[in-house]
Amino acid sequence: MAKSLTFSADYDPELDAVDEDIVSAGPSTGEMERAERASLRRVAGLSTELADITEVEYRQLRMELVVLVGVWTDGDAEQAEASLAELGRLAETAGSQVLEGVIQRRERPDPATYVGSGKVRELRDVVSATGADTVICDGELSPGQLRQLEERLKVKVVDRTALILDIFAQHARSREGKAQVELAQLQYFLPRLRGWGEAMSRQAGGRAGANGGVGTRGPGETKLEIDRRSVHKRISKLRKELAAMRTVRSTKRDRRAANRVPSVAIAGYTNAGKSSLLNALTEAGVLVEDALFATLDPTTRKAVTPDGRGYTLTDTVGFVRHLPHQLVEAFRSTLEEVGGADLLVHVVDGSDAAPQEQVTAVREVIGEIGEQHGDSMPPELLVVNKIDDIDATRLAELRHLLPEAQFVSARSGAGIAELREAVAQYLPQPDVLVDALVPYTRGELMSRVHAEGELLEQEHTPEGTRVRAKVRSDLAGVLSEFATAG
Ligand SMILES: Nc1nc2c(ncn2[C@@H]2O[C@H](COP(=O)(O)OP(=O)(O)OP(=O)(O)O)[C@@H](O)[C@H]2O)c(=O)[nH]1
Ligand SMILES: [Mg+2]
Repeated sequence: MAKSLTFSADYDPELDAVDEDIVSAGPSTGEMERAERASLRRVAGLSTELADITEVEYRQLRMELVVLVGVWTDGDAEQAEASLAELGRLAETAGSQVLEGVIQRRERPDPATYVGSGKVRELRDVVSATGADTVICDGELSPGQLRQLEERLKVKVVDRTALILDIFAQHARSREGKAQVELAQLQYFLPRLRGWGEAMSRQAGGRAGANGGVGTRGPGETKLEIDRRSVHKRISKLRKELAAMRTVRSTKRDRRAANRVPSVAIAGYTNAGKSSLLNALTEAGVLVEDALFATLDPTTRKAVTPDGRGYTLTDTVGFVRHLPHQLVEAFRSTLEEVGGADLLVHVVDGSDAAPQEQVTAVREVIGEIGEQHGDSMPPELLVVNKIDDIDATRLAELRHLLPEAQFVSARSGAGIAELREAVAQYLPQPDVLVDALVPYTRGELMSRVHAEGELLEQEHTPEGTRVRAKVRSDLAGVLSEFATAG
């Protein structure tokens, strides 16, 4: 204050700048107040929870009438149609009703409007004819493309990334899962953040924008900065929380590793039957649904090999072509389950038209995690599921295409016994022969021998349990204290 008084008589560029700001921000005090009230209300909502922003932009996808549009740049028409069909399934999973799907053949998406400008007009006709309220594009669009398309089509435009984020938001159950999805949504949302004034003028069909001018734009932009800052703050808070949760998760995994309970991770394309397979192998009762991304939180269950050794089996989130990179990043800790496992069971839907493409898409994501993960990834056991749903010719074809795979049906149980054997082959074998007299006070050691080792002989004596078994070296070390001569 003292400073501004002292210098007020002289020229001060800083003060000049302040003056100019005030002038340009408020042509009329009434306008200012109204905009300020609006912006204040919104900030209040923001400070408690960002739900209002994410709700506006993402969560309203549900129960909408949508038209799908894809730009087909390479590959054949069949692949382009399959990709659009998958987009349709994703849209339905998100709760939308698909009215129509259109594809344009183009060298590359139009930088301004995704589809070519001629097509935008056609698309506009399709939208009015069907009465759709949303258009979903089969790709990730730039903020500019989304805005331009929206302006021309006069309906909401959503891209594949936002759609997948929306599904994840609807399905995440655990605290960690929810935090990961929110982080991914905010990262996606940040560069697409628009001013409140602009959003209002959009809603008013351009009328407010036309006469709003400087008065609405100024405060709108201030609001935009506040929004940005809040989003940044929320992002760093989520990052911290997730880092803490990740530590807990890795501690748990370390504990499992210390106990040397072998672990198997089930990964694969969404809807391939991962949860069904987990159920078939363990009778776990995990949610199975004919919907994409039914499982978002990893579920771990105990399983046993045919020769009685225990291991853990973890169901993971499904993969999809063009998994938004924000999600690959955000779901790293979940996907790390895969990196830490002794074996990766990679499930493929054998009834899919092109299972090899699913295999490639999944391996791409796994490769990405592997790079980040640093150390070596576990071996992969490929499993083709749903063989009850294909005919003998197709089965023979697939056996030829994927000779390394196990062929099963989680539904009918075909091939499950063989799969159990195959999994057991990959798990560390108990190979140290021990003879020990375990006191009755150390019952937990006997439980471990039963669970992890291969029991050869057991006899209850007054001093304790005499046991002869094959175990892995870590347990043999613990048992050496009670070793008997032979
Ligand atoms: N015909 C047939 N259908 C199967 C088989 N296994 C699973 N399904 C069906 O496939 C659909 C998806 O099964 P899930 O086990 O939920 O698949 P998932 O891979 O866990 O899916 P997400 O968690 O959504 O990624 C369900 O409708 C199952 O009933 C099978 O062996 N044969
Ligand atoms: Mg599942």
